[in-house]
Amino acid sequence: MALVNMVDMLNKAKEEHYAVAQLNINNLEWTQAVLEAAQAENSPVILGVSEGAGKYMGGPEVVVPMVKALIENMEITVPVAIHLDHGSSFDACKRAIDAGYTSVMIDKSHFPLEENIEMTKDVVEYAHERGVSVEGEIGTVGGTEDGVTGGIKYADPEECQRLVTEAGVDALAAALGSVHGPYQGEPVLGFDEMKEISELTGAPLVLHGGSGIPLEQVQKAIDRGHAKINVNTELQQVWTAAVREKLNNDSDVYDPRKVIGPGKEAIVKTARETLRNFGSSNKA
Ligand SMILES: O=C(O)C[C@@H](O)[C@H](O)C(=O)COP(=O)(O)O
Ligand SMILES: [Zn+2]
Repeated sequence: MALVNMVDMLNKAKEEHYAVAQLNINNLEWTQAVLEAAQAENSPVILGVSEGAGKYMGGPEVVVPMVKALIENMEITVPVAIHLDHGSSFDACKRAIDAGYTSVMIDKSHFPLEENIEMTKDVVEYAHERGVSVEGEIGTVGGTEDGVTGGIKYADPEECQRLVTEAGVDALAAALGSVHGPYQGEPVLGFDEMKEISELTGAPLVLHGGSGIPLEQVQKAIDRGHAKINVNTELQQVWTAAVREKLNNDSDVYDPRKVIGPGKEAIVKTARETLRNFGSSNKA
């Protein structure tokens, strides 16, 4: 199947009360693993690419043909979107869109609202003319994203409504207590605010910091309007644990394919569990 944007995926998910997983990719094998998991679960999937990960893979101009060729050679038939995660500028979004990403996030959440709306609107205009979907953000997700660390700031419902109506985003990341990276103790999420923001804006909500949230809380977040949940850390953790175990247990191994092979298998297993937990299996 050809690449798609997030609009139909997220609207269907919201209507049918499940979430599409954004699983972040870091290299070729990671991408193969995520695509294999989505196909095996017959689930739509969003390949999240941060600016840092995109640069690591050689730039958006490398990422897009790699994904397209894998979709063809692996005979992937489920809907797949390539999404720029936490795009920091119009230029970064434009470069991703021009290279063929089907979706972008413009993250100007740390700017005053008026500036966030203006800058997000510019990206929406450019993206929508090209059939690309856009995610915006209000509030601050705690922890570290692409190397930058900050504290939690809850999204204000009125600000969320203004970003959706005035900038015209297709999906809204409203920060409500989630954290990038591992949680210290149980997550404390603003479930009442989620419901309020979902009803006020009508937009599919996006939950950043999806790693380590207990299943019961994931389901409550989906019930309260989340149609997309981002997961990165959990996949990195299982990949690293599997590769470390391989190296610890096999001192003779030197073929890189054998060194990192168990990492790929671990991603497939965890990604499949994640898709099942989010309720998107058999929703392709
Ligand atoms: O860490 C990144 O570069 C991507 C994340 O910001 C992603 O958007 C996300 O929210 C995943 O959170 P995590 O599962 O806590 O890593
Ligand atoms: Zn994020």
